[in-house]
Amino acid sequence: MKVLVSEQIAQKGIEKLTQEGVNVDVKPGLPREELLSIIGEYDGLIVRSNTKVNEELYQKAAKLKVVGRAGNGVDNIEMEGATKRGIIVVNTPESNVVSAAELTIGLLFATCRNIPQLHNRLKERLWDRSGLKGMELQGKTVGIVGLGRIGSLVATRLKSFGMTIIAYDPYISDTRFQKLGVEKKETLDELMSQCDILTIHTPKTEETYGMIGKEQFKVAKKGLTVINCARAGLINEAALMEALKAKIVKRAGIDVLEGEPHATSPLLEFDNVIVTPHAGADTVEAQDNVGITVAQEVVSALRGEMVPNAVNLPTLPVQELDVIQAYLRLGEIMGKMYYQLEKEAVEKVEIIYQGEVASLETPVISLAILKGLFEPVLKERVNYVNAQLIAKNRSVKVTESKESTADNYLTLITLKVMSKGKVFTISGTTFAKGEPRIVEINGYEFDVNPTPYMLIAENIDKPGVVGQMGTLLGAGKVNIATMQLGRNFTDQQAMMVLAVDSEVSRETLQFLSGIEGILRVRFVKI
Ligand SMILES: NC(=O)C1=CN([C@@H]2O[C@H](COP(=O)(O)OP(=O)(O)OC[C@H]3O[C@@H](n4cnc5c(N)ncnc54)[C@H](O)[C@@H]3O)[C@@H](O)[C@H]2O)C=CC1
Ligand SMILES: O=C(O)C(=O)COP(=O)(O)O
Repeated sequence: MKVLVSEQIAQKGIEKLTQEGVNVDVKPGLPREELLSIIGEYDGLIVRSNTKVNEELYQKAAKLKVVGRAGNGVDNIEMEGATKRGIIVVNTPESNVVSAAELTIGLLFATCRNIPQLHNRLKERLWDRSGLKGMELQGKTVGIVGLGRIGSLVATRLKSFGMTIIAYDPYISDTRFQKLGVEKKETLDELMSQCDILTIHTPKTEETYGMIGKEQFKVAKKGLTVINCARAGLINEAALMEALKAKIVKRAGIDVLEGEPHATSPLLEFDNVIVTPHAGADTVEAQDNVGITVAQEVVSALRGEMVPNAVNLPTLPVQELDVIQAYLRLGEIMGKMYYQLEKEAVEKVEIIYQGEVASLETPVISLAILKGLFEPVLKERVNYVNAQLIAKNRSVKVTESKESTADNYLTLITLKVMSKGKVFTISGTTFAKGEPRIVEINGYEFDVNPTPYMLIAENIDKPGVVGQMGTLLGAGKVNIATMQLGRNFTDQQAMMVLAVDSEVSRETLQFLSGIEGILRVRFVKI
């Protein structure tokens, strides 16, 4: 496993990667051309906010399997290009939020009390407070746009300063607002017209980019303080400068600049604007957290394991990870069986979750099933990230349903694969310690512990067939580990599932197919 770290991350993160056997190259500040010329050698790439991970890079990154964002915002990573190539994108959304919230509050104090300006005067050996009277926070109203992780940390902290907190976030429930003791504003204009301090904490998306512009400053209270510790461009920089000149905005604290990284922003011309170079996550604690977390995630992704913070996968609560792993394994095995047993193109896939499994994050189990389903025909080109897209591109309709109970089982997954005029079914459950069990194939009932090599045969239910199977496998030097029979009394047919210790040659398979009473025999590899 070879990983390139293209920006500075904590040493603890690098150590973690090395301990896990990863071959790491740390090259912060690598010129773009050089990055593009070497990225083809790497399985993983770890970035912060400066590296643009886009189509240009993906086209040169033939081996890339994972992009780790050592931080929160992923707006520098093009998701579509990653997803269609099956590249998993992971980030560390929780690891630096306290630092970002604390810098927001730091900028608020610094701007409201002119701390950097006063400090600069003293550095010039001037004892002079004139013209730099500050503003108290107590009794003021702060307007938060985006009441997510960082927005809510800012809200709870500012409450202790005796401030009124209002927020605009149409995607947050009323209950959450009440829990945080924050007054909900239905429109951005309403918030703009009521707050003394504006702080924004949304992600950068098509919807939020430029959401605070000329029109919003028109309805703002005169003398507004503006803080942006989220992303450049959420507050239009040109509109902000106009509002500063028109004295609508009295002061601003900005951590993120259009076109960063650069030290030439026109905002630097304003004495009442404090600018920091995207330092929100730059604390020892946040960087250690971020570095270690991203290293763990990248290693897991490279090993093909499920990663809780995968951005281009369904979200997976960390507490469900252990339980769900067993179902992922089961789902993948069930999916893998289809193309090894049937040769008909899939048209529709129906997945039914019953009992305990129905209460879990099932979309990710469905991905495991789809991954398994397509793997025998697409090999390593299919993974959790692109499995759904592959189904869509092959016009395979996928439906999922849930029932809270299952007949005879505590938990059960049933996969129905519809092809032209045919329905293939397979059901599985998990036992204690998460062991997978196949309990049904095409109506035949079993209790099979799936093993790497299996033979699955359909036969006429009559004496002698099983014995001949054993004899011919023995002659082919294939050892049988276990054997199970599922019987269908209505049409006198049966299905045999044999776990064998080694691969079965084509020749042996042909002999097995020739046994009188054998209708069909297939070798299945898990
Ligand atoms: N300056 C720095 O170094 C750092 C900056 N950040 C940035 O801080 C921002 C916030 O991060 P988190 O709190 O972790 O994100 P989050 O995803 O937890 O919260 C974002 C909130 O914005 C809301 N939102 C989305 N669209 C909206 C809209 N149109 N109007 C109003 N609200 C909207 C969402 O509902 C959500 O509640 C992100 O842009 C992130 O990249 C994060 C860490 C460090
Ligand atoms: O985590 C984030 O979203 C940040 O903005 C931090 O960016 P950085 O990793 O410090 O370049």
